Amino acid sequence: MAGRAEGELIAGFDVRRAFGASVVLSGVDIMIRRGEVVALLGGSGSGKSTLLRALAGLDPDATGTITRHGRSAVVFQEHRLLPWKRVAANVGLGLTGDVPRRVAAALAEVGLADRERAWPAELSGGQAQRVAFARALVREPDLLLLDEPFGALDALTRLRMQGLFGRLRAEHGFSALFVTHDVDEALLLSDRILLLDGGVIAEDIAVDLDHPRTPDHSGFGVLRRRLLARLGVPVLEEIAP
Ligand SMILES: Nc1ncnc2c1ncn2[C@@H]1O[C@H](COP(=O)(O)OP(=O)(O)OP(=O)(O)O)[C@@H](O)[C@H]1O
Repeated sequence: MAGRAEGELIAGFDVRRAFGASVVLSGVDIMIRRGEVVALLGGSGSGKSTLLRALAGLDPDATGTITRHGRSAVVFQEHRLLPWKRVAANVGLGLTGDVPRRVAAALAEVGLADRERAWPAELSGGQAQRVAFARALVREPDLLLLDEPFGALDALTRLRMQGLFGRLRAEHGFSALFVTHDVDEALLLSDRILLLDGGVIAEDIAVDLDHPRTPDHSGFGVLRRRLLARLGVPVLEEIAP
């Protein structure tokens, strides 16, 4: 398969999944190298969430092989915080060692140092998702698995969270596989875009654009048009009167 040849392999997946007679993933082969951020893009129902659940080890009925080196952590579209625990307790759940210090450091990193004692219900959607990121980061994962992590947020909060993701990535150097159906988000954040279609990885595209990226970045539009065409979405210039 295509992709970066160099770098330590952090995860390798070869996954199949069917629901009854309906085959959703028919042998999806993915390799992720240390420090690499990979976006998994695909139309609605193409199997993105099914694949991520399988990779996270949350789907006992998925078949195939999964090889992971080091720790992984998952961030979902919904924050999945326990409503009966305060923010700090949610972040520190199951941790050992110097838990208060680690929790405080993780919350500071996502800009919520002052909300340790808040209840999840007292947070905005964006803040709750920041806590979900802190809960993942505090485990110092080698691989972050993200299922549309910004999908439930309003457009402005989403932009801020994308910026935060870029900063955290630069600081921590984690590898990540994130599911999105937003072509621009995939182009802004990833090193490589995998396009899931028909139960297989139909495209594996390197995003060789400098950071920080913006949609008017040279090369961005070319890749954007290619991906939208591949997803069967007409680009705006083509549908404008
Ligand atoms: N538990 C299940 N039982 C039966 N079919 C399922 C189940 N989970 C998912 N599917 C089917 O598998 C296919 C892929 O679903 P999945 O949620 O992975 O798609 P997706 O690409 O994440 O879609 P979206 O972008 O809309 O969230 C869909 O046809 C869906 O109906």
